[in-house]
Amino acid sequence: MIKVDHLVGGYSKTAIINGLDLEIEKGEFFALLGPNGSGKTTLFKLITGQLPIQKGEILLDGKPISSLSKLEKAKKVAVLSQEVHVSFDYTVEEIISLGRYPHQKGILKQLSKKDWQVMEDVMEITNVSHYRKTQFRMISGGEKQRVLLAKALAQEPELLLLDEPTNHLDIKHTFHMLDLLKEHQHSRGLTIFAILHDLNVASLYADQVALLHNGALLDVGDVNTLRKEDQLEKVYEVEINTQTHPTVPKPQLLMTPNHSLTEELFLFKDLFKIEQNDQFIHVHFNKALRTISNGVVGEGIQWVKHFCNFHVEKDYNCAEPTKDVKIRMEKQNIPYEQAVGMMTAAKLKDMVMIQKEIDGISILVIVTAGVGNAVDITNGTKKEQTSKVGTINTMVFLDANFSDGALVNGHMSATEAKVKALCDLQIKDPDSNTIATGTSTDALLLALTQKGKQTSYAGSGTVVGKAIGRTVYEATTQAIKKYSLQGQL
Ligand SMILES: Nc1ncnc2c1ncn2[C@@H]1O[C@H](COP(=O)(O)OP(=O)(O)OP(=O)(O)O)[C@@H](O)[C@H]1O
Repeated sequence: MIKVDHLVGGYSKTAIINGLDLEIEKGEFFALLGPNGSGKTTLFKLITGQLPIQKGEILLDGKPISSLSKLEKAKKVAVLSQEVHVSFDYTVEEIISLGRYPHQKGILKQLSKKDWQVMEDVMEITNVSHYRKTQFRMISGGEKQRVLLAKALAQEPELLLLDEPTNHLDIKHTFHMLDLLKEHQHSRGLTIFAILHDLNVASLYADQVALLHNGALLDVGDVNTLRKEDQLEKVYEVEINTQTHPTVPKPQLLMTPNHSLTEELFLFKDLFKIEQNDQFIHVHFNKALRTISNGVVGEGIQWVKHFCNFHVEKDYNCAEPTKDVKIRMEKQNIPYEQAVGMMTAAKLKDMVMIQKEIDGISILVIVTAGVGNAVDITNGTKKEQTSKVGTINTMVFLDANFSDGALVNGHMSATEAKVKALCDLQIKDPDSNTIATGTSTDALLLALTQKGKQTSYAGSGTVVGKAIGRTVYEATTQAIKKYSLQGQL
């Protein structure tokens, strides 16, 4: 649809864009990204014709854009730019009607039935109908933005050029506007070229992104281009981490502020308090720990301060465990949004806690064990059984700094140690009479202070992996023995 060929242009004799090549396919959502002053608006103005091309050319459907008449261009291209000059006396409806101008016929240029229909439609979808008779100057910045989008859509363009279209919009209207554009892209084959500042929004909506730096395109590609952290850090001069959106397969970027890079000094043993009674174990840290867990509350990778294990009766109905644990936390004034919560039918007085220093690493492990519901995971005959409570709950706290990969490694190391303990104690799956590998409802959390140098591995081949393995093995063994001593095995 658009081809930019060796484009040179800028202000007077200064070329801001210097020999830029770019191609945008029909029906594509193309996002132009780049830091302040990189030349995004300059490139935009060269495409819209607001700035003269010094060298090279811009082709629209194969024809030089500069050779098209104003009317020919207006039938194909609509522009939503930052600089809006609107006469103050126009109403919203009048502004939108200007979008129909390229389609009006005759000298009198009156609005036809079709023009009114299109205007009604765009007012409806941009949600501006209710202030159609209001003067444009009387509405808010975000509302103005929506009215200008309505005007652009009223033009029924093939190509929409947008300079920071979501600038004045709140989150709801940002997503509403971009969803609307996406819908037009899909249903009408609209081609979209948008300057966007928010990299995360660009990732969610664009098909192609281009990174402009000092007037040159550093990279063009699909949104996975945003996974190149080094490139983004170089361009934006901010520490950036790429994560994946939890439900959409797109990258999302997290920026690290400078102030959080200074490390606090503290001793691991002074960081936490433990409350234990028949009803719950509550480990309360005074700083949040980077935690991986499968707790019924706080699952996944989180930063949390509260780690809880609640006692439930053997005949506990497991229909709504998350809700139940949250209620229990609320009763104890534990903020569930900063907590991991587990539950067990095992007696909490039989909890085993081991705190040690192994090869310079401080580790705290807390285990509660009940193995009446032991399962050999390799036994294929047993039916699915996730609703019984007979559980080994393991909490591992470490004064170390793990990458996300090391968190997964550490989780594996702790699991391997638990399985070894079950094996050495000859705990069997009653169904198959083979060695059990766990129970059907085991929970495990691994929580890190993130102090010191980051480590990327915590498997059985590492010092820290072995520290996890040995301590979890010892604690699990003791906890199962306590459980067995009560004749509960
Ligand atoms: N009217 C102008 N006359 C001369 N130089 C200009 C003019 N407008 C912008 N520039 C210069 O052109 C360069 C690129 O500016 P441009 O506005 O294209 O950047 P941008 O990427 O859109 O930045 P921002 O994200 O801040 O909007 C800057 O160095 C700027 O100082």
